[in-house]
Amino acid sequence: MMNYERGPAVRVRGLRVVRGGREVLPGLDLEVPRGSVTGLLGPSGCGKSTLLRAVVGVQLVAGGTVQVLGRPAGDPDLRRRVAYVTQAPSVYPDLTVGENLRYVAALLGAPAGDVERVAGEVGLDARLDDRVQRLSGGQRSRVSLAAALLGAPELLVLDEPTVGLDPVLRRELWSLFHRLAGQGRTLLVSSHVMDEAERCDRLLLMRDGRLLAEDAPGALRRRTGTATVEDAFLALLERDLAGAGR
Ligand SMILES: Nc1ncnc2c1ncn2[C@@H]1O[C@H](COP(=O)(O)OP(=O)(O)OP(=O)(O)O)[C@@H](O)[C@H]1O
Repeated sequence: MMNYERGPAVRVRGLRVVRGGREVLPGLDLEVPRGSVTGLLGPSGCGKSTLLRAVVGVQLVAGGTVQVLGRPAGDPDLRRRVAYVTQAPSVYPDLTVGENLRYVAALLGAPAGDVERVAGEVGLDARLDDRVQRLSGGQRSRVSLAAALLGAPELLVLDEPTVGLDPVLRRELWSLFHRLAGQGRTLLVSSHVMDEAERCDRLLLMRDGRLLAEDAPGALRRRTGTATVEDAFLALLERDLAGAGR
């Protein structure tokens, strides 16, 4: 197992994905370092979810390679090491929060006590006996996130995990992401929200299936002479459009 520990958590080379007859990712290269929070940002439809799906091994790819924790994406060895939370809450509405989490824990062979731990981490410890159908949208998405934390995966792939959450909860979740990264775990988090980008260790900025930048927020701001990541992103978009002669 030793050699699995070296290198980035995710290495993408020449990734090509075609969806609905359209080249959604024409040839992407990127890396996600271990033990960090990497934000994936870009306009709606630019290919963020498609990239995340390729990382967890559920996307049909037309070319290139995706290595995850030293293994090919989707490798059975990664089943317990990688967790994925999609935009749609993936929990049973007619079960309680506790029943949902115990069910996933049993599937993963997660240790006893893990259910209470993850419920506490997402601030749902008081709701363990509530049926999911009685929860708000934000609470439901936190149940999905709690399920992803079961068994302590090394890589968490989160597709817009803070949609529908109020600012206090969003801040709490970002603190949780950084605590997890501090434990050596890797988080790859997509977002639409630019103030969340400021909280990432590193950013992948995408446009039309291509990477515009791969850098720390501070470095991006300095490089573009802007005060916020949002302005940096807009500056990079303008340069890209000018460069493309459009
Ligand atoms: N099931 C599908 N079949 C065909 N094309 C698809 C399918 N899902 C997505 N696409 C197309 O692939 C492109 C990238 O979609 P993707 O969902 O990866 O974007 P995104 O950046 O995650 O968008 P958003 O931020 O709105 O979730 C879009 O042009 C979309 O229309």
